[in-house]
Amino acid sequence: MTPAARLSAAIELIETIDAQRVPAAKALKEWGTAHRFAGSGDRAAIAGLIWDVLRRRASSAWIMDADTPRARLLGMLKLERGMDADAIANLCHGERFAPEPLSAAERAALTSRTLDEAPPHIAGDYPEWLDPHLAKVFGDDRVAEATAMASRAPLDLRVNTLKSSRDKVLPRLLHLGTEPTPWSSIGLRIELGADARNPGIHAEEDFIKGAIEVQDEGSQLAALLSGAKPGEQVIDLCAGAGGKTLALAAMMQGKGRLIATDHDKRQLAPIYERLSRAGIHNADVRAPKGDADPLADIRASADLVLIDAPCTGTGTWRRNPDAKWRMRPGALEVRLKDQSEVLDRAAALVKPGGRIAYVTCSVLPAENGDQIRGFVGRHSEFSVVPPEQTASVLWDKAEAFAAAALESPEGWLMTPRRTGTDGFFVSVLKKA
Ligand SMILES: C[S@@+](CC[C@H](N)C(=O)[O-])C[C@H]1O[C@@H](n2cnc3c(N)ncnc32)[C@H](O)[C@@H]1O
Repeated sequence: MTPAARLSAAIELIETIDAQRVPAAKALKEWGTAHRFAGSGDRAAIAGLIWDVLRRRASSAWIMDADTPRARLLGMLKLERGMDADAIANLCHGERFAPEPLSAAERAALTSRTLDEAPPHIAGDYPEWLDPHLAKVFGDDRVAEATAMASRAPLDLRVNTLKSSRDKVLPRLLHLGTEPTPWSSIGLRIELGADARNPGIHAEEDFIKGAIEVQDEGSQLAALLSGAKPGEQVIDLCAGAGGKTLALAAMMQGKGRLIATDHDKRQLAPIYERLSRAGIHNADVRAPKGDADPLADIRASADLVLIDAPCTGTGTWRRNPDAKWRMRPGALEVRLKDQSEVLDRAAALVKPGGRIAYVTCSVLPAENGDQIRGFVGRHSEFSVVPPEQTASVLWDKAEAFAAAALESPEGWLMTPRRTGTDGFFVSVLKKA
């Protein structure tokens, strides 16, 4: 397919997504099945266009002064891809599957309209109801923060130190354009272009042998900031597919006891194979069975309980721009209730002198600092460990990290704009 024909296909797909209200990923899959002539390069490029339109959905419509699939695509080409009206007109020539030529109004909009007068939720591309939440955490920076949260994310890897080291793995992955991540000493990063195909990391020998895992650097840092140590008893209370469990196990160097559980046993399904591939032998996965508490035998004995809390995932919008527009206030309310329940549950598992590391991949204060203040109000035996103390685990990067991340009395907030990671909040609490 020509680049122009890909644009036409993208417009058609956005019409389908709008009309049928289906998730973009599903629409893309169905389009691929129905258009077998399209090669993998075409499919990747069209998917890139769809995701970029979703990233800049509100601002693209604003800049074009029209909210149609075609307008959003044209606006995105200007805002996200940096193309000017002439470059866009060269693709929209109306011949052989190309989109129709630009109208005078479209050319005028592409040439002269800006986001200067747009309200923050339009310029920053987020649902309007979230504006007070983002204003509370970012103030006047919310458009810049949200714009970074709308940008494309790299693919980050964590080197499994139980099996290898970054120095050994990096040269073997140079063909993918791999570089070290800025903060995590065990992180690797692959920048992905707009038309990028999946780099096929799962087929790399290092992945197959368990030397690397896919994990955003923010998630790696969240695990590191928990301060898990060899020999400790550590509980990963919301282990899900095990991303944090694997990182904790490597920090513990195979020594001590690591218990992974989740209230939904289906979420735990991938963890068994991941633990085995990573060569982890000190982890005990406890899937819930009926109403029985899988941690019934544990009373105030854990050195560390990590809560990778169920949250709205606003910090991961750059990886899933579709989810951002589907988010509703009711979903936030449900998450807030889950978070305070899981925090209360953790309180009883920690031994005196032990700690809770509370992590979300959200930037909303209601899920972060507000939750921590509520928890400390209910459990006076817990106090927040000063964030600068927790950052000391980053050694020579601690000072720069402290300057980059957003610090509050309750913990650290990482954001795409500040730390180049997904948005992550981390608070460490110590029990008296
Ligand atoms: C952010 S995800 C976990 C991701 C995982 N830790 C990782 O790094 O791959 C949150 C998890 O919390 C679980 N969860 C939700 N409510 C819970 C509760 N009350 N107790 C324990 N787990 C809960 C969900 O099933 C989900 O798997």
